[in-house]
Amino acid sequence: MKFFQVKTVTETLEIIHKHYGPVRQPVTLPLGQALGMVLAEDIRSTEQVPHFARSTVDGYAVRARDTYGASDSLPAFLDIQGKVEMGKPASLLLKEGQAQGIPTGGMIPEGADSVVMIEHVEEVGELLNVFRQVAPGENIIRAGDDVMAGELVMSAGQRLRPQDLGVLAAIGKTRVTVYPRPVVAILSTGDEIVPADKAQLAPGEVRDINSVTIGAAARACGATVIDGGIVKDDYAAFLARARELFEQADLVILSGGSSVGTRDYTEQVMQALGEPGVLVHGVSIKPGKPTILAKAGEKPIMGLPGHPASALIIFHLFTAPLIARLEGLAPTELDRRIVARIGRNIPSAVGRSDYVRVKLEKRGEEWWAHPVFGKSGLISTLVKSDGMVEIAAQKEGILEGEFVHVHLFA
Ligand SMILES: Nc1nc2c(c(=O)[nH]1)N[C@H]1C(S)=C(S)[C@@H](COP(=O)(O)OP(=O)(O)OC[C@H]3O[C@@H](n4cnc5c(N)ncnc54)[C@H](O)[C@@H]3O)O[C@H]1N2
Ligand code: MOO
Repeated sequence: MKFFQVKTVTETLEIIHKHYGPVRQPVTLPLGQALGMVLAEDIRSTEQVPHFARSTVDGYAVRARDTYGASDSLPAFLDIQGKVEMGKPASLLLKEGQAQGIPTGGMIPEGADSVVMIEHVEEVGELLNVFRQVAPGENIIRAGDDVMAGELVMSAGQRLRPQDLGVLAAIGKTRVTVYPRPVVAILSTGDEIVPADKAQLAPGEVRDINSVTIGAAARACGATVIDGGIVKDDYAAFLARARELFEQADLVILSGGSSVGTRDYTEQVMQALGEPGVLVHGVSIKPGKPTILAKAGEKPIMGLPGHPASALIIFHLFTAPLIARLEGLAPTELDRRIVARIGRNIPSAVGRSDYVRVKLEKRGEEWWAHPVFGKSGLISTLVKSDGMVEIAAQKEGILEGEFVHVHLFA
């Protein structure tokens, strides 16, 4: 059965990084609308930040040399030459033996190379007694200390965080070119699946969990979501609905029917949407083996296993990085991980990556990860979990107390 030509987790992630990328043209937006989006341009500063040397304290701008040896018992004596005003250029040329009052953020007058704090001086009329020596550069931010003129501030493929917007504001770059947020459509399949709002279930019916969990997870990744509803296990109806969604969305996710049963049409539908078709069918992983990845033109299509916990685990492992690629994120380390110690022995089969749901507990300075066992058809196992731990394919299991990486759920 071709289903068993499975890929490893690493191979699957490599395929995601290599074969998928943004499918829509970048747009230019004001900074205020760009948080969380991914840059489509490299940004170089044309200016230096700050563009003038400024004081980091309230005090007196001085020449460091004039303060050398100053102490409580033997102060240095300097002539006070007025005060620098905030937001105004410092017009004075500070000469040997002089000091000028300066507020935090004030411009350092020419000739000065340091600032002595107000706590370390005493004003006596026009005379300043300095009780501490300062070193050149002390209590000063020099022009260009934050950003140099010509510096590459950010690169295409980086996601914009609040601090990134801040540096762009500082260099006067108030509009940025970013990739639009992807549109993700979700279609649930299965004769037994009914909308979640159906009050009375007939025997054999199952409320649709996956369009809710996967829709929410995609939204949490920043995508706009189209709820494609439910289709029956009927090839023609399934293909027609998948085509409609394919036209509207940047990524179509099909839930269920990904295994190898006679009514499992998902792979056929994905193949029929266009070339090059299916890239991966089956990953050596538990849960989630019947995962399918395809591409029609440049657009991705993904088949998630029907079991709700499997679907969501596969979403975190593969769909979230795929959405990140659609958003333009550079293929680097994409997931959020913390280190923890495992709470008990867990066996595992060699040759298959196992993903164990875990609940985290803080013991002193350490995180401990306690396995949450249960079949992948049980959504409640994920409700009780904070994340998942990978048992690498080459391992026979993990021993209590062993250090592991926990992939946190968003
Ligand atoms: N002979 C084999 N059978 C199965 C294998 C296998 O390797 N050989 N793999 C099993 C694994 S692992 C999984 S996971 C499932 C995946 O199957 P499908 O993707 O084809 O999913 P379905 O058969 O359509 O559904 C499985 C299960 O999940 C329920 N389901 C489906 N969609 C939803 C939804 N939207 N909301 C809630 N629940 C849903 C469905 O009712 C079934 O109970 O295949 C195994 N079989
Ligand atoms: O993927 Mo199945 O996901 O092991 O239940």
